[in-house]
Amino acid sequence: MAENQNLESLQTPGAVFFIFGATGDLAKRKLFPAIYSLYREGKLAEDFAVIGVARRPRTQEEFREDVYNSIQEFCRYKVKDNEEFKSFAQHFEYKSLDINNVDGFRELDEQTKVLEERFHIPGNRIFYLALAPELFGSVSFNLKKGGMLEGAGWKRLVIEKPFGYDLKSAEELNEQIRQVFKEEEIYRIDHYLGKEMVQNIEVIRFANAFFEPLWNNKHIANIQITLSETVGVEERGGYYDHAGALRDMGQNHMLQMLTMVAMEPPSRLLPEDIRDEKVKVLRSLRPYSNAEEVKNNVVRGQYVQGSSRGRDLPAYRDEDKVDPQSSTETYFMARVFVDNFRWAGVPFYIRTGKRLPVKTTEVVVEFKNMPNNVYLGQKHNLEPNLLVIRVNPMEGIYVKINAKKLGSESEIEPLAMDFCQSCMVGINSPEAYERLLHDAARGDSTYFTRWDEVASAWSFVDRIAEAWRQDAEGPCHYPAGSWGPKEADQLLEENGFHWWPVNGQDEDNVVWQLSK
Ligand SMILES: NC(=O)C1=CN([C@@H]2O[C@H](COP(=O)(O)OP(=O)(O)OC[C@H]3O[C@@H](n4cnc5c(N)ncnc54)[C@H](OP(=O)(O)O)[C@@H]3O)[C@@H](O)[C@H]2O)C=CC1
Ligand SMILES: O=C1O[C@H](COP(=O)(O)O)[C@@H](O)[C@H](O)[C@H]1O
Repeated sequence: MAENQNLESLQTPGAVFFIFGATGDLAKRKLFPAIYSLYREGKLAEDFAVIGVARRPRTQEEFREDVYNSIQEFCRYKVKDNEEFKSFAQHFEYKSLDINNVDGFRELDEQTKVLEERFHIPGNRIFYLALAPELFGSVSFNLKKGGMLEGAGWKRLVIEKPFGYDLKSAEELNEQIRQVFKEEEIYRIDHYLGKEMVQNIEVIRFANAFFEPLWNNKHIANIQITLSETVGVEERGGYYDHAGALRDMGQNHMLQMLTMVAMEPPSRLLPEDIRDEKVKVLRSLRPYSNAEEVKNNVVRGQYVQGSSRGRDLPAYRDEDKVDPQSSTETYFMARVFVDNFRWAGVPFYIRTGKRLPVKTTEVVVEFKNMPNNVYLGQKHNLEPNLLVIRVNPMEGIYVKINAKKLGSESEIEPLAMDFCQSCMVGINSPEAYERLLHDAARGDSTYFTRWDEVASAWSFVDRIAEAWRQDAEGPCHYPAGSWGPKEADQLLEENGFHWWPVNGQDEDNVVWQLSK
């Protein structure tokens, strides 16, 4: 716990950040901008250094220019003052190194010591692996062999997803890493956990007297979690065709969001207590016991040619680096049950897909209808109350209630009580990576996934993947730009429900217009 002493303090302790994969896409689009934002907000201690590591040659000047360009293109703060940027950039160095070359790590250690001395950094080191997972094991071993984990200060490993391809490969990967790092030194990124509104789910639930007492199967009819994307696979066809929506989004982001919605209140607001509650949810997921159950509760889809906003969109099979005969799913939807006291009988409908009509992440909590509402219910066919948590790109919460229509004697209409956070802070809301880097540097592992969470999520997902593997039918097809296979709607209809429109979907609906 000594490491976690300054969880509450805003500024990170002095440390060297190593970005392995410093010439890659993630570093450029997310990591350098996140470090700069922390710096601009005064959250980064003066005694910091960043060492970018990758194979291709780069002079220090070229590397600093890469960082500058990445900030100007992707950061929510732009460089306006060149002197200020110069003083920031002097903390950045580059090391050309092949992960498999242990001598390179010894040289890296020497370079690090010089920087630690120059900036008075007390030996704390964070190794961020923005690399293909196949390299995670080698990096860990070579960090140790190269002497980079010795000396004073803490050492932490931050790793990107995907964490394995299934439970077996994830276990192998974990074993390799654990030969070098202890569990509490490993920070497994799930960037959805760094999103403002995902973190807000806990607060909305546990800090409001009118939500928590209702947060159970007595009052909630169903919960819908949507992570829809308008993009296709872009340049990542090679990776995606191997992974698919179930592994790319389902195993991690979707199940993590479900745990945040469904977990019990932790006894203390400490990382381990929160993660204990989350893993209990994952263990309570009702497993699909055979292929038939998977078929009855899970839908997989793949987009075919379609259009959106007047633009023709190609079929998934025609995307770059995708097998023309591919049966990889680009859409995944499941009806999930959490078999515990609180949630018995409440369906959670979770869905994600590429090339859907809008980009949005939302949680919709549909409450049960008022019991015995003889007078109002019979006369008016009341709509259920909804609580909508908007995660991305709009951030905010929205409650739908029934109220008397203004000026009318007996008419009732649904009204929206809308808090639009992003309307207030606009684009200045901190990025997920910014928050997670800040947390990792302060030793706060709350919003990182612990190994038992990862393993439980894979156990659940593996059964689906296995059933699909044996199913010759393949995914249902849906036109790019549509809401996915109609089979997904049927799963809700079987229970007397329907998907509620997500933000941006139903422009004509009065309730949703109120929230614009
Ligand atoms: N990009 C994104 O938005 C997201 C990425 N991720 C994950 O993050 C990781 C990185 O992704 P991304 O940045 O897109 O990948 P890229 O392919 O863009 O970058 C990979 C990086 O790894 C370096 N590299 C590859 N092999 C070696 C080696 N043997 N030794 C040293 N460096 C090496 C490359 O540099 P060089 O060629 O110069 O050696 C490059 O800097 C992956 O695990 C990905 O799944 C997760 C979520 C989102
Ligand atoms: O991890 C991933 O997430 C992105 C979506 O992230 P978001 O923050 O833009 O919602 C997804 O496009 C990608 O396929 C996946 O690997």
